[in-house]
Amino acid sequence: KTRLIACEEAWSIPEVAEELRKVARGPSQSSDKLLVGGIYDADHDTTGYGKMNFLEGLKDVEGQRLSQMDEYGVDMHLLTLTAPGVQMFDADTATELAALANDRMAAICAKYPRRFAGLGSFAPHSPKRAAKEIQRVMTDLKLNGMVVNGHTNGEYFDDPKFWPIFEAAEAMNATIYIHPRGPSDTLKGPLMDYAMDSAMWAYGVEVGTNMLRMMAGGVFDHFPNLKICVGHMGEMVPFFIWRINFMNSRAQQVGRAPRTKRSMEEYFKDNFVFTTSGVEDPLALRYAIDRMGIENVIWAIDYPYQPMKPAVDFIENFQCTDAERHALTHGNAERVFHIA
Ligand SMILES: COc1cc(C(=O)O)cc(C(=O)O)c1
Ligand SMILES: [Mn+2]
Repeated sequence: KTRLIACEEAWSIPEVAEELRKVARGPSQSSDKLLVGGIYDADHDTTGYGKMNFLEGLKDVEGQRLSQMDEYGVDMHLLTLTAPGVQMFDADTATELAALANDRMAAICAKYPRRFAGLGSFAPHSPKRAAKEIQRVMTDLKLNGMVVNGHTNGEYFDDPKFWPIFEAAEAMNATIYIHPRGPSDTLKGPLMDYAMDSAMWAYGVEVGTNMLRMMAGGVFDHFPNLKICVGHMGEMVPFFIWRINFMNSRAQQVGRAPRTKRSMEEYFKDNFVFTTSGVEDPLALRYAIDRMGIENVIWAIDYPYQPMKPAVDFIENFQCTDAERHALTHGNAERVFHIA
């Protein structure tokens, strides 16, 4: 039996859940308020999220989660503080709660070193303190990388204000997982109907937009060794990479886009890896492997938002070589997230 390491596994703590409940009842106009209200303020739920009972699954580690992992043969969950993380809170509250969540996560990983690894959180709206937390997470807490959820207050990672974060992550050899959250105020417009505001569509648009801004904005010229992980089969980018590359190159030639040292395709191949979370489609996975390279593709469940068993069946039934299976199910994760 091959080792199964699932790499986008959501988790939360009561203090963050309580703070999100306050956001749900507060004045925020963020698109995330729908989901946050549904999950953390279920008695005012208009989304159905309350009925899906995600909050219990998020806070649980040693109960249902671990017993299902045992039942379905999942060796390890790489835990992430679930979206939108601490990014809807003011910078001070966000900095404090990220550190608290990181300490709690480290305790879980210390108690179950063969079953749980974890990605630390930080407050992007306090970049210098975020850089310090990245150092603490990677040296003192010995976690496996960092996670952040898309935009913060509508600002994207091509903005140099965030670059102390990338400097610290690159120096600490910490991969940053860019997880989705609802679209920023300027992006959300027509995305707010038909339940398109989150996992169905806007999440992919939100992360994809951030990724392209980073690549086209030259982030990886400044931080050539920075490694970014995204979920959901690469947030549509692998399927559009030819057109993205062609049109950005043309724009650079006519002076419409800034010149970059490498092409969009090279940045995506060299500086990104992506997981299969929430896309249990064998054709899409085969294309992604063949197009982007097997060393860049990592299996994930997206628990508790995706049920565990179908995600395990998906990867166990996927037609691939032994070498591909080794890479997909644990080899790539061990390399990218420093898992022993
Ligand atoms: C933070 O809340 C989430 C909700 C869902 C959903 O299935 O509705 C999916 C994800 C996800 O794809 O990570 C996250
Ligand atoms: Mn997820």
